Amino acid sequence: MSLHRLYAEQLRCATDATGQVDLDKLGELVSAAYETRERQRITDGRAQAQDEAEQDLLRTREFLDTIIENIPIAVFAKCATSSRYILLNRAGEGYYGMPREQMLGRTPEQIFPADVARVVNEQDRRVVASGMPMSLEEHLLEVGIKGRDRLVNSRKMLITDGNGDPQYLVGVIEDVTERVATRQRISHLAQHDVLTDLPNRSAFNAALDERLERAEEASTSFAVLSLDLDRFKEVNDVFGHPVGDMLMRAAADRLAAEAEGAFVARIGGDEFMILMPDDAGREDVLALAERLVETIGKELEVDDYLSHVSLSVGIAFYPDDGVNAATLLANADSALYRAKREGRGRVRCFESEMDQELRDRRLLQHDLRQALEQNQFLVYFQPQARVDGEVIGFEALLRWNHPTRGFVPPDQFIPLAEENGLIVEIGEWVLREACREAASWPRPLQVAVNLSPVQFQAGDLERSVHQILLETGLTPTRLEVEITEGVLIGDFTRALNLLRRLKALGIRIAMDDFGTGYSSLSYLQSFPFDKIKIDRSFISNLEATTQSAEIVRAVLSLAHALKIPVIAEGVETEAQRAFLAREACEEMQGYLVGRPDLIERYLDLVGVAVERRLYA
Ligand SMILES: Nc1nc2c(ncn2[C@@H]2O[C@@H]3COP(=O)(O)O[C@H]4[C@@H](O)[C@H](n5cnc6c(=O)[nH]c(N)nc65)O[C@@H]4COP(=O)(O)O[C@H]3[C@H]2O)c(=O)[nH]1
Repeated sequence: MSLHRLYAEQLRCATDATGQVDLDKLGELVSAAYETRERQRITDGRAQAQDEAEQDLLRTREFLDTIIENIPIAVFAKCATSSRYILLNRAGEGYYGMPREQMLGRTPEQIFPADVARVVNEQDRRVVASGMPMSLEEHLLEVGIKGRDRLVNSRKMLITDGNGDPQYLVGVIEDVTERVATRQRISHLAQHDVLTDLPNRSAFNAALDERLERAEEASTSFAVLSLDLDRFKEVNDVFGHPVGDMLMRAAADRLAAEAEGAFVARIGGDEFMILMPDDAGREDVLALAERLVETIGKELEVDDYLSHVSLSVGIAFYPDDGVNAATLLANADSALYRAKREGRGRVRCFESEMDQELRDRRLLQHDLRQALEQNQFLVYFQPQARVDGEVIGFEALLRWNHPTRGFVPPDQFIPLAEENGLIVEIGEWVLREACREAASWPRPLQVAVNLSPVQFQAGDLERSVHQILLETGLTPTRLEVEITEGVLIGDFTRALNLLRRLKALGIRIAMDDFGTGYSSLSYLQSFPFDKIKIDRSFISNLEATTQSAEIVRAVLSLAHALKIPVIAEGVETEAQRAFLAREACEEMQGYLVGRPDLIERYLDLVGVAVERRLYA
């Protein structure tokens, strides 16, 4: 009703028959109208609030429904008394492998096979009776997608009403199959070598510790085998890493198959360890080691390549050769070192004298460190000549004159200096001495210096060679460096680049010990060598075997075809020289021309008048 109509009505009611307006009554009527209006306003407000609350509730329910529907964990609810399913979300349909219409309103017996229903009911009964939630971790889903084994974490709990009476059973099921698989994969990787899938060093150490503990308690004995694939690095280098990897896998498979029952681990590059079972006797261990050497010695066909590697084995026994892990491992390694030194492809058991040998080696290493500071090194020079006898240069050869040991052969101390890296400093010293000496000769003869593979890997060889040439004033073309294939094994590209840069300085590069290596031929292809040095083993056998003569002939004809001059090493007899001359070998070096000696012995050859040098 509009305001003025309401007021007209109130006025009419407050007016008596005489037309007199009762103002009090009119006031009451107006107040009453206001009160009514106010009440109406309050009632309207309440209804609106209720409306809004209902809307909110609806929105919240929709929100929760959406969340429950889309959550990637199966959620279900059932009536606590009848066990009938009353809710199942989308993930639940996936887990049970059936649409919710087939489950809602039904009991487990009506849905699942009898044995499964029995388990489910029993679980429900326990949760309802105890009122406690039930959690199961990483168990196989009792029901679910056929043919798929899924691991799940599940939890069921009871919801009661205001009086504490059971109302609903709510459950969640989370598929953890992938998570468990990932965890298992990570733990497998931490314990296994990626390439061969054999247990790794850390797994081996753990197994050894455990074995030691057991053996100590039960007073049993066992053996530890240390194995090394001989020449694997060369194969890797020549055929490339993919073939090397395949070869390593094939070798690991053979080892694991042959040593079945033992703990076989790959602990590094080409090293393996084997932990023998407790009951294996000494003879059994040795027999197995021999079988391992034999099986690895058989040719391996990898990706159409026939590869040949051999295996060396060192053995240490608990408790005779050590009662703790460190000693056992060190002694198995000493035995392996001996096996390798004796010619590879061998088996050696630890003997106490090896311990002594190891101590001697350490002592020699110690002395070697002082040798440079205490001026114990000397450079000897050995003449190199054309086959007609004309001397064209000298090879510088290092000598170590120890105050009490006397002259230590280079074959003994150079490998040690290579092992501890001292060869970088020593090699630089030899180079400086040789260049200084050669620069002082009146005749411009060449000087050849051996460079160790270690000098190529460590230090700045190019810079130090360059600096020594500047310092000594030797013309680079008079310097020849002799390298063995060891220089090219390992980081082939780096070594090759370094050789190219040295050659660019004007230095000549000779390939030493040709024919003894694994792949001398393939290296000839990769770098333009200035000279090939035929190993002295072929020369010394020239008269003894026809094979050596054939090999020398073959090397010479190959080198000639490639237009690379050849120097024969270790020429001791006139017959050897005559053979080389007939075969058109260009140069020779050996006792026939002259032994390695102090340069004073060869002053006439280098063009220094002996008197001048002696009395100047
Ligand atoms: N039986 C016999 N032997 C002969 C004859 N002519 C020379 N020899 C020996 O053959 C070796 C030649 O040196 P290499 O092949 O470079 O082999 C060298 C070389 O690999 C290494 N070496 C020597 N000096 C150095 C050096 O300064 N640096 C590096 N990295 N290695 C060196 O030690 C090895 C052995 O050196 P040496 O004992 O001086 O042994 C020398 C030399 O004395 C001969 O007619 N008959």
